[in-house]
Amino acid sequence: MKFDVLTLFPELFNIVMRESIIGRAQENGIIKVNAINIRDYSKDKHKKVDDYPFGGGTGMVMTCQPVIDAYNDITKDMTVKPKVIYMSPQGRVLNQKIAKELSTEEHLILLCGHYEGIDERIIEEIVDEEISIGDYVLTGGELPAMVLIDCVSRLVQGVLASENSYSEESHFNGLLEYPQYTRPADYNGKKVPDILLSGHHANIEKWRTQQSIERTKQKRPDMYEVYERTHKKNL
Ligand SMILES: Nc1nonc1C(=O)NCC1CCCCC1
Repeated sequence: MKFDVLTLFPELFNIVMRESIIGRAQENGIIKVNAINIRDYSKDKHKKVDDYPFGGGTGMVMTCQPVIDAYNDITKDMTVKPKVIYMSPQGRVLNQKIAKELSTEEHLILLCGHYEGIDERIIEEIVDEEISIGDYVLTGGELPAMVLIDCVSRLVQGVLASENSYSEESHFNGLLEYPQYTRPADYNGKKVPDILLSGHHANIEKWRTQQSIERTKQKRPDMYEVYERTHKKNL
């Protein structure tokens, strides 16, 4: 899976996305993150990429030309144009279901805004979808783009050690994850639940499911309500 990221800060991606699981997935050729510097496409003699907003107001707006030219350049030889996602507080809020949907795409282009935003005509011209990582405003779209790349990439086959790594975890099955423990079995007098030391896998699985249901009910009643509706016969 390939991500082309249109950004004013490509170095952020070159540093963060070469570490840990995503970095290893890039080395293995499963994922490719290609950060493109929008400023390289500016035709302004001072390489400007922003200008004052028409109608007044504080802050600056990213101009059309560099972004559209960057998009046209990276897609010029593509017969099928990849989906373009603009990271924006106005988009639908990213969740595990959307991440799963996006993980089936071969190629995505992510557009990172900055300053007060981007010229609306960029959205009209090249953006297929706006996605938000939450209802708050950041200084730029780079961190949201990295969040999306991370949560989507880990669902791509071969990125995680085993598919079970995510198929049982929080949000994937509509529930929060059960509590996790590792050695030592007794830490400062806090003991690991005996069931987890029993070696009885069927009972362990039952305990874990019950723990997930209970903590979802307690911590995320909104999620629990959906789960209860779809599983009411088993509860
Ligand atoms: N929240 C978010 N989810 O996705 N992106 C977000 C964001 O806050 N982005 C920064 C702003 C900065 C000004 C231009 C438009 C994007």
